[in-house]
Amino acid sequence: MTLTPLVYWAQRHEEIFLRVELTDAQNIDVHVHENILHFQAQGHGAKGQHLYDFTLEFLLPVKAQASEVAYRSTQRQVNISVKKEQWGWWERLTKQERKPLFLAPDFDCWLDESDAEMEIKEERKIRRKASRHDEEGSISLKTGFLFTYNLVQFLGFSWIFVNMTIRLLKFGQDSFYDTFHTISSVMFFCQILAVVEVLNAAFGLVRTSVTPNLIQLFGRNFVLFVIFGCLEEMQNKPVVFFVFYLWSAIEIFRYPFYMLGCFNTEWKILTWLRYSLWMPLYPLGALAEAVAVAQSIPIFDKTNLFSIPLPRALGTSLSFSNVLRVHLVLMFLGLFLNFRHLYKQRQRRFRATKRKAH
Ligand SMILES: CCCCCCCCCCCCC[C@@H](O)CC(=O)SCCNC(=O)CCNC(=O)[C@H](O)C(C)(C)COP(=O)(O)OP(=O)(O)OC[C@H]1O[C@@H](n2cnc3c(N)ncnc32)[C@H](O)[C@@H]1OP(=O)(O)O
Repeated sequence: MTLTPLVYWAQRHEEIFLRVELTDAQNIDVHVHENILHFQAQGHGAKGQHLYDFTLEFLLPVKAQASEVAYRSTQRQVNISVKKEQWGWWERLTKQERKPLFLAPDFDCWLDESDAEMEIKEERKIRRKASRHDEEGSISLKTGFLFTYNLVQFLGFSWIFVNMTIRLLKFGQDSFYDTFHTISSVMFFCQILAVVEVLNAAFGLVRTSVTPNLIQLFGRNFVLFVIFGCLEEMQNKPVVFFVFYLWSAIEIFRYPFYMLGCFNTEWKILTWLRYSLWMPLYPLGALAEAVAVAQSIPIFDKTNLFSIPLPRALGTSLSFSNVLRVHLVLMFLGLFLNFRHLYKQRQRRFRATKRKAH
């Protein structure tokens, strides 16, 4: 003979909880079939040690898969949870209107509908707070990273600019000839670090596109590493001074502008300088770079550095100066693309400032 255990129940919007009063329950079988829950277990209940069982036909559909019907046996009871098919509040547990005698509300776990809603709201609030916390964490990490990057670049380019200015005031034109030897190590450092700018754009850390940053990085580093870095004959030329001075002249304004931007702050004069100085400096810088490339062509021809050996039928070798001629053409294309990009950035920036002012 099987007996029926005492069963206590409670609900939430998405699930039903049942607590079966059986101590040391064993051989537990719980499953749902056609919306009816079947329970059977050996255990110690109100009528002593026996086989106990019960069935419950739910008021509304529940999820019947084993993964949706969970139970856990403790020394004192068996706890069952069943997922509702649809989110909502049931007016009672069973299909039959009359409550079975063995069933009672579980007041330890009981919530009425409004309490449950409050509980959900609280949970959502906690979850929102946690995700805001995570977001804030990643924002502050990003801000810290960008600020540090911009600070390092600002310090590097400021050192270059101030150093070159002092040397210019002190030695006049003579300072043109040893710019490379006094400045290049810091310039190498800053320009290698500038790879980060392309990565920032590629990973969406800043609101800009990759192409202008890539053009800028490639254009400068080609001149710095290939033309100046590889040809000793180029290192004493005054053009190095002009290239380095023009590059650093914009960066000492651009990086502090970004540093303030990291904290949503701006100084109007700095914003204006960042978005205006490029208009004379960019073409002048591109011109200085083009002069450096042009000056290096005869040197590459003479030294055959980086020339590519060809099969005898085609000639002796392909001089690197041909690559430089192509680069000169690309420079004008790059200059045009970046000039247009900077012009658009300027328009966008000043349009936004005007809108803020109204
Ligand atoms: C691919 C192969 C192509 C081959 C090409 C061959 C060669 C081409 C050569 C072309 C000639 C080059 C000449 C040049 O080298 C000469 C000189 O540089 S002379 C000196 C004058 N130069 C300049 O003025 C240019 C300076 N450089 C720049 O402005 C940038 O490098 C540039 C990519 C050109 C533009 O920058 P960006 O697209 O980032 O524009 P914004 O500054 O307006 O920034 C947009 C938003 O992103 C935020 N941002 C950007 N960077 C940072 C950062 N590091 N930290 C924090 N925030 C950042 C910025 O605040 C903006 O946000 P918001 O709109 O919210 O304000």
